[in-house]
Amino acid sequence: MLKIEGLTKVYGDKKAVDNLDLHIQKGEIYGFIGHNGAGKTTTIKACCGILDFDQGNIYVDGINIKKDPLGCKSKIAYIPDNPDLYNFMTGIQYLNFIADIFQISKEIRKERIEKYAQMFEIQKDLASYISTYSHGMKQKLAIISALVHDPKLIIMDEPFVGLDPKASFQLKNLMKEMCLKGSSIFFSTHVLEVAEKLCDKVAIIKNGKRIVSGTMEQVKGDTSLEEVFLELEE
Ligand SMILES: Nc1ncnc2c1ncn2[C@@H]1O[C@H](COP(=O)(O)OP(=O)(O)OP(=O)(O)O)[C@@H](O)[C@H]1O
Repeated sequence: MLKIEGLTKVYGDKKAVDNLDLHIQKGEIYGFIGHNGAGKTTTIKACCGILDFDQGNIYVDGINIKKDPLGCKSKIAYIPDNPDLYNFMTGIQYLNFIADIFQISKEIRKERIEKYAQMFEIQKDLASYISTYSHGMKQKLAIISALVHDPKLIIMDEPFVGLDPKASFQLKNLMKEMCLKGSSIFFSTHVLEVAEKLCDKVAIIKNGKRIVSGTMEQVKGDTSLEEVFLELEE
């Protein structure tokens, strides 16, 4: 579903991502772990077609992101680490705007918006302007906007930051549900306990290079993901 081959991104004289290979299969929850500045956001933005890169190839469901960025974007939902949404819109206007872009029918969008707004307890806030939302409320709205078009691939940058415990719990369940239905999820996190419980596979990057990847069992063995991560960091 997502194939990253030899991805390299350079900022000035800094190699933020260095010859990175990753392969996320259909139905997998894939965790992306690394220290601050390791290159996670850079990789994620390149996969979503919002950041150009210097070398390598990225394929979404077999489509090359440089050759057909719109084709790739039609299959992706991206939830950034900082939900910078349109403050001049109300929540419901924003969701309808996203549903329009992805050409979701009125009936289907209504059903999905009601379901997820209820789940994340922001039904009443949808009539308010996004400028009045807290960080967590914006994060919830970004998640609902991602789910409204039933994407094949969800890419999330630190999705649990700012969510209250109930919303985190709902999101974890939704992630499992989406993957059971055949979608794939690629997400970065610093919350290693969550990654350990949730992910089928995990990759750890350090200074832009993949240092380990595989199934959660392969990577952590008999120890915890936290122990493996801290050992590799040293
Ligand atoms: N626009 C930019 N211009 C110059 N350097 C950048 C830019 N964006 C990122 N970098 C550098 O690239 C490297 C990777 O940054 P990136 O944001 O991908 O890391 P990250 O793993 O997402 O970090 P964090 O966990 O702190 O979010 C860092 O050294 C960062 O300083």
